[in-house]
Amino acid sequence: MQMRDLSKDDDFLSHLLVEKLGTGTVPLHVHKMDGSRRLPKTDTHDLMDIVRRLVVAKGPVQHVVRQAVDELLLLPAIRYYLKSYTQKQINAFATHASRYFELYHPSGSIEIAHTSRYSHRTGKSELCILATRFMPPGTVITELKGSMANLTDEEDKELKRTDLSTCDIRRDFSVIHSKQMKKNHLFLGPARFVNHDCDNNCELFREGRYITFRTLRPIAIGEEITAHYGDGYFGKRNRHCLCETCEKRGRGGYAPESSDDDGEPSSDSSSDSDDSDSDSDSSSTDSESDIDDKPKPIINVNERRTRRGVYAVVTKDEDSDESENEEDNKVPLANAKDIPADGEIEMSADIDTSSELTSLTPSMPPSDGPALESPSRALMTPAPEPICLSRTPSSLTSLSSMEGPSSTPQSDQSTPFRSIISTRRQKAQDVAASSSKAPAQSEPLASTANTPSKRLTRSVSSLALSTKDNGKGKEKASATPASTPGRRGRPRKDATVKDDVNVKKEDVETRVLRMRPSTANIADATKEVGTPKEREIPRGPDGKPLPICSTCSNVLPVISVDSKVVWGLGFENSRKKKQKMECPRCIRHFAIYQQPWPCRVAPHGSAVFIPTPREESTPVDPSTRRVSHKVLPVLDRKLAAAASASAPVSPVKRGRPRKYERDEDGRPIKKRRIDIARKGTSDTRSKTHDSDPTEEPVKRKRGRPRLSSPRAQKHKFVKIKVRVKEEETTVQLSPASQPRSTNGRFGKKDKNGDPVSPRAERAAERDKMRGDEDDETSAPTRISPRNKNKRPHSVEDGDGSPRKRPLLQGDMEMQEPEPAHRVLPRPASSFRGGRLFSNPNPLSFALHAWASPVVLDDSSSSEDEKPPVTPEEDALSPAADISSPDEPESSSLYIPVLPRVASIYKPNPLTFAKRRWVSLSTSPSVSALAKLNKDKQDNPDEDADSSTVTTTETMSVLASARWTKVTVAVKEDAYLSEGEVCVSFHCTDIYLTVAV
Ligand SMILES: C[S@@+](CC[C@H](N)C(=O)[O-])C[C@H]1O[C@@H](n2cnc3c(N)ncnc32)[C@H](O)[C@@H]1O
Repeated sequence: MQMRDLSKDDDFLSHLLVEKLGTGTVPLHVHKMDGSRRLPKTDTHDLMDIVRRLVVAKGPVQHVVRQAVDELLLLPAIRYYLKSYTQKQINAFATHASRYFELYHPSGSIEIAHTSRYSHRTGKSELCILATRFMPPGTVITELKGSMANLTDEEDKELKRTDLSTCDIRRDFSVIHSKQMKKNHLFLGPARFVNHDCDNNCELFREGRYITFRTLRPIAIGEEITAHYGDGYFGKRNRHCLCETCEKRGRGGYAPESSDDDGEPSSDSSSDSDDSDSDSDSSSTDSESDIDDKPKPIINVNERRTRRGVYAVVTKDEDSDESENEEDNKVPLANAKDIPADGEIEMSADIDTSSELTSLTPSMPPSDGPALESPSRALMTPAPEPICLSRTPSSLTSLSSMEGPSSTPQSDQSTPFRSIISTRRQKAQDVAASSSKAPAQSEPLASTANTPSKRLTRSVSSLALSTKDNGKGKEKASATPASTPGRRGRPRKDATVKDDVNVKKEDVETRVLRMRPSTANIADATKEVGTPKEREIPRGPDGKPLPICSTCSNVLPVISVDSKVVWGLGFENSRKKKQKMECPRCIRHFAIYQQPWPCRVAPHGSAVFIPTPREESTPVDPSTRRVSHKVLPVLDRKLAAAASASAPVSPVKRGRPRKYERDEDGRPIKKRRIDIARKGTSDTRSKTHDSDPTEEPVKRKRGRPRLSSPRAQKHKFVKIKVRVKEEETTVQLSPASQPRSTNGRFGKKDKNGDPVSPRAERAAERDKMRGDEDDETSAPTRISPRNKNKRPHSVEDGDGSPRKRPLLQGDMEMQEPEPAHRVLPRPASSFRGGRLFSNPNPLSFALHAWASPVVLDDSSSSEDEKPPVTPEEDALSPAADISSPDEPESSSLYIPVLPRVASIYKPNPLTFAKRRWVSLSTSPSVSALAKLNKDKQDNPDEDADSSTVTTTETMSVLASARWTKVTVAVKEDAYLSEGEVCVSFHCTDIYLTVAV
C-alpha cells in the first residue's frame, strides 16, 4: 500500500470509526497524518447503526466485519471518497476499514479510549488502547492491527522533515524500521493508538507476514495496552517520556533533571522521587533498573518538543548508544517457523537507529542460517482474513504460561517465542523467574483472573495536573486515579492474590479487580464494578472529592482539544445534586453495546436490540424500557420517516431533511416506495391503464372505475385475460370474414378440426339480415366504441317503455324444438340487481345472472355430481370441446350479440359450487326461458336475480341443445371497460360469456 493512500485512508477511517463514534459531545480526537485534509461529511447515525449491527450480528467475525465494511462502502460519503480510487485502492481501503471495525466486535478485547496522560505537556487529548477483558501473558491481540506502507526515500524524508515553526510533526506516528530492508515503514491503523511505556505490557511481534501485539504479562480489564517505542523515542533514554512507569519512578519526563535542564514546565518533584525509588525497589526484577546504574543522560540540545510529544534529534553518538542493544535485538522468535525473515522492525524515532525497538527478530536465530526471505519482501500486518474466531490466546500463548499451572509468563526456555526487544525479553524472563517463586504460581488460570495488573495507574487527574503545573511538585499517583479510564480506584477485599510481578501489596489491595476471562462473565464483572463497596473516594490536591464515573469508578477526565477544554468541567452542580455521571468511555461503550462497560454482550436472557438496515431500532434503556433523552434524535428520525412513509407521495418531503436519504440499495427512498407500490399493483393494471396506483378516486363515477381502487384490483385476473379471447370472439362475430379462433374453445370445429358451426353461422346470417332490416334494433347489440358505455339493457323504444331485445325472441322462434324443462327462478338470495347495476361487478353479475334460471331436468343429476372443470382442464379434455361428437351440432345457438372481445375467466371451483351452479345437462327450454323472462316482466319486483335474466337487452343466450354451452352477453360493464370486453366463465359444461 502506498504511504499516501494509507495515511489518507487512515485519517478518514479513524475519523469515521473512532472520532465519529465518540458519541455526541464526548470527543475522541484523532491526530491525523494530515489534519488539514478535508474529509467528506458523514452521518454519525449511519456509522453508529453499522457498528451496532456488527455488534449484534451472529456468525464468524470475518463475516460480520465484512458485512459492516460492505455497508460502510455503500454510504454516499464513502462512495464519494472512493470515486477516484482504483479497485485495488478500494480493496485496500476496505481492508483497512475492517481493522477498525474489528475493534468493535463483541469478541474483541480492546477499545480505543481517551487519555489525558500527556495533555499537561501536549495540551492535547490523546487516545490509547485499553483492555476490555483480562488477557493472560502471551495473548496475541489479533484485533490490534496496523497496516504498513513502505516508505520511499522521498516519503521518508518528508516524514522526517520537521517544520519547527508550525510544529507540524508527523513523525510522531508509528514509523517502523526494518533493519534488513533498511527501510522505514509507516504503521497505521488501530495499532497506532498504542502508547509507549517504559515498562510495556505488550510487544510488537511478527507472526508470519503479519505484525501484531502480544501480551508480556497478565493484563487486567481497563488496563492500558502499551508497547515500547524504543529507548530513544522520547529523547535520549526517553528522558521526556510521560509514561506511567516513568511517573512511578520519577524518571523520563517526571525526573527533576529533565525539567530543570529543559527549562520546560516540570512535573517532577524531588519529594516524589523517593516514592519512585521505593517502587523501583519493590520491582527489583524490572529490567529498567539497570538504567539507574547508568550515568544520567546528557540533555540533548537538539531535542525538541512538539504538541504531541518530545522528540529527539539524535546524534551519531546516540546512535552508537543504541547499538549496544543490537545483539539482544537479534534474539530470534524460537519455533516460529512461519515467520519470514523479511526484515527487522523497529518503531522508529526521528533517527531509525536510535530506537530500542530495533528488530522484529527473524524466525530463526541468526546463527541458524541466513534469513528465510528476501529482504525485498514487503512487511505486512494482519489482514482481516486471518482474524481469529476466538480471542483466546494464540498457540504461542498456549505454549507459554497458559499451559502450566502457573499463570505467569514463563522463561524463554519454555516459551516458543522471544521478545523482539532485548530489554523486554529480559524483562519477561525476569518476570517468569520471579513469578515461578510467587505463591500464586500453583494456582490455575482462574487465579490468574484475580491477578491485578502490574502496571498501576499513577497518572493524575487534570485537576491534580493543574496543581502540579503550578509548581507544587512532581505528581505521583498515590492519591489520584488514572486520567486514562482504564483503572479503577476501588479497593477490593478479595484481592489477595499476589501479583506475578512484584507489585506493592498496597497497590494490589487498592487496584485489583477480579478478572473474568470469558465474555459472558464480563457481565458479572460489570455488576461488581457497578456496586460501590468501601470505595476510596479519590480526592484532588485540595482535598475535595473528584467526580467519578458511576460505571467504572474512574475519575472523570477533562478532555481538551486544541488546548480548549471540551468535556469534563462543570460537574460541580451534578455532584451536588448527586446525579450519576459517566466517563466518556462508559458513555460511548453503552451507546455502542447497550450494555454497561465493559460488557459487550447482553447478560443471558435479556433482550438485545437488533437494528436492521431497513428498520432502525430506537435504543431504549433495557432496564426501564423507556426512551431516554439520548435516543431522542433517533426517535425523531424514526417518526419523521414514519410520517413521510404514511403520507401520500408528495413532492414536499417531510421529516428531517437528509442529504443522502437512500435505501440499502442506494436508491432514493422516495423512489423505492413508489416502486413498491407499483410492484404491488402492477399485475392489476391493464395495458391501457396507467393511472397512478396511489391515487384515490375522488368520486365514484358510473362506468369504468379507476384501477387504483380496491374494487378494481379485484378484477385483475379478468383484465389480464381480456386480450386472450379477443380473436376468438371476433371470429364468432364475423365467421365469414375473419379468421377463426385457433384454440378450439369457442370456434366450432368438426372432427377434422375445421370450424363448423352451422347454427352459429345461420344465426349470424340472421343477425345480419336483421341488421339490414332493422338497424335500430341491431345497433344496440353491436358493441362499438361509441356506445360501449351505454347500458343496452335500458334501451327504450319509441314510447319510452323498456323494450325487449327482439333478437332473442327471433332466435327462439328459429330454434329447433327442445323438450321442455322446468326453469325456476333462482331462489332468493342476497343478490340485488339494483345494487349490481349501480355498483357493477362483472363476476358477481354473471354468476348471479346464470344462477337465476334453474333448469330442472331429471337427467342432469350425473352432471351435477361432476366436479367443476376449469378451462385448462377442459382444454385438455377432448370431450369438453363444445364441438365434441357428443354434442349435437345444432345444440349451439349463436346469437349475434356476442361480444367482440372475450376473455376466459378461470373460476374457483369451490366458489362455483357454493353458488349452486347447476349443471345443465339437458337442452334448455328456450320457451321456458322466455317464460321466465315474461314472468319477470310481469313481476318486476321479484327477485333481482331473475331480473338480470329477463333483461334480455343486456344479454343473449347461446345454448346448446344440452346446455353444455351458455353464452351471456352483457352489453356494458363498467369494469370491463375497454369496450368490447368479454368474460367467459366456465364450469363443468357451462360457458358463460359476458360481453360489454
Ligand atoms: C503512535 S502515537 C500513540 C497514540 C497517540 N496517543 C494518539 O492519540 O494518537 C504516539 C504519540 O503518543 C504520545 N505518546 C505515546 N506514549 C507516550 C509517552 N510515553 N510519553 C509521551 N508521549 C507519548 C506522543 O504524543 C506520541 O507522539
